[in-house]
Amino acid sequence: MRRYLRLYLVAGSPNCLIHPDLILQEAIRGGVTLFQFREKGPGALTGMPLIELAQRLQKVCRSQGVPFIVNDDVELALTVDADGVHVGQEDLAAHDVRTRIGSKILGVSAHSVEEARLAISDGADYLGIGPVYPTESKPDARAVQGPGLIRRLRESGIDAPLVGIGGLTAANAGTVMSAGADGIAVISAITAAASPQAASAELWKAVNRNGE
Ligand SMILES: Cc1ncc(COP(=O)(O)OP(=O)(O)O)c(N)n1
Ligand SMILES: Cc1ncsc1CCOP(=O)(O)O
Ligand SMILES: [Mg+2]
Repeated sequence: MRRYLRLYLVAGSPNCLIHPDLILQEAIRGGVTLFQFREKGPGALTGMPLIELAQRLQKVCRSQGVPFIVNDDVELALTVDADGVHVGQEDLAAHDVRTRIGSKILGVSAHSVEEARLAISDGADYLGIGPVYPTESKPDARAVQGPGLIRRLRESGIDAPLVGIGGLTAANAGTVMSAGADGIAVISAITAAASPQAASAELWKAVNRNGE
């Protein structure tokens, strides 16, 4: 699981100025190791268009050996046979999601040591920790944590695979990795880039800078 978390793209059609399929293809070419389909925000698809986009993006992931994770929507994940689901503290309880998805990948957002410990006991395969820095991609984001929470989780003995998220770029990715994360999750650093492939390659270098 850790190796998949190294460079984690999170996106849906509202984040994409061009076809999400093209952005995803370019991002994987640049080094993205995990993808989360997060169809949220103005103009988000529903119904058959949502399922069809999910299946198109899943096909791109499968052709490159990149796991395909669905955000929040367990029914959609089961309908398209996704590789996993990511849920937050305001979504379906992690324990119930684990029951529904069996051995698929389960990611859970955590904002404290207590939330992290509970998520792990509920069966989380990895934790999403953030927002690390200010972000414009999630209007309802919790308070900005800085890399300190990641460091505190590691100092508390939590060894679970974890990824930082929120306002991450090639310039600040190193702060998250040196705090003990296994990788970074990004939306706009890739989706808003003129070249998603070049942006992903820059991020890939940044998360591997210490030769980890
Ligand atoms: C990898 C990763 N980490 C955190 C989140 C945030 O999830 P959540 O708190 O449920 O918020 P929404 O993304 O649903 O708005 C994530 N999606 N991915
Ligand atoms: C989904 C999510 N969860 C915490 S911050 C965030 C948004 C991350 O987007 P960006 O990488 O553009 O800051
Ligand atoms: Mg959620």
